[in-house]
Amino acid sequence: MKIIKVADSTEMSKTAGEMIAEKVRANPEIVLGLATGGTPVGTYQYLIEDHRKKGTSYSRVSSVNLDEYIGLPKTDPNSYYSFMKTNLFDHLDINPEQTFIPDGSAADLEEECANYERKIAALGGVDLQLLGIGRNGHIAFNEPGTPFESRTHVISLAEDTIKDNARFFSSPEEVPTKAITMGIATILESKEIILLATGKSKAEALYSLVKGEVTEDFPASILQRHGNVTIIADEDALSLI
Ligand SMILES: N[C@@H]1[C@@H](O)[C@H](O)[C@@H](COP(=O)(O)O)O[C@@H]1O
Repeated sequence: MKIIKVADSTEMSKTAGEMIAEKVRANPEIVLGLATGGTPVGTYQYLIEDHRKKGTSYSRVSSVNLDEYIGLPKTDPNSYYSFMKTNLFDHLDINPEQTFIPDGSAADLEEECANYERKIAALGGVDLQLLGIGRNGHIAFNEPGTPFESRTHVISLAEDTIKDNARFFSSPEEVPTKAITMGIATILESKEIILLATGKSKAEALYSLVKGEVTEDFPASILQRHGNVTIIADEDALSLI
């Protein structure tokens, strides 16, 4: 794993944004795997600014998102569908029909999971996957205990995750308890992965990710077995390494 240590979240966003924009310019038909959460927001702002100033085009880019809450309509501001529109898609020239997010309102969720896998395969797989990390080691919404061979599936969110994500909602009771998430095997098939983290609250998670045992109890540890992972994190997040 390659580790890029930066001073703070501004520098992280610029470093990651530059890397992604460069890859989009080099391969205008790239398939991007995108993440939500607080961490990638600055990177998305960088991509928007770069699109405006340098004209990097997303007109032939496709994207697949990692996950979506179950039980929130798409129009809910906390759905990941709304998050992606507000924080990225509405500000780029990307074709909305080429942006894919699991449908957490699908009548048949199992079918939706299978469809999502088929979509990713039809796109030829993910070229570059952006990831954050949960304090408990989750990647996407793959909570501790999720099998490494899992593919897109429905998951019950861990208590810790509900608590951590409650800051985006008016109360913890409003946080959905279930989600659709790409599986760990799905994520590991991405050709390249960039993982972002900032702040002391992620320091233990980064330690386990880089130095810990590879175990399903800490899903992100499997990234040690992927051949092309770059971690971009600030000094606080890397303070235990
Ligand atoms: N499902 C998302 C993850 O994809 C994200 O990486 C993680 C960290 O979020 P944050 O960046 O807000 O710390 O939690 C969320 O629950």
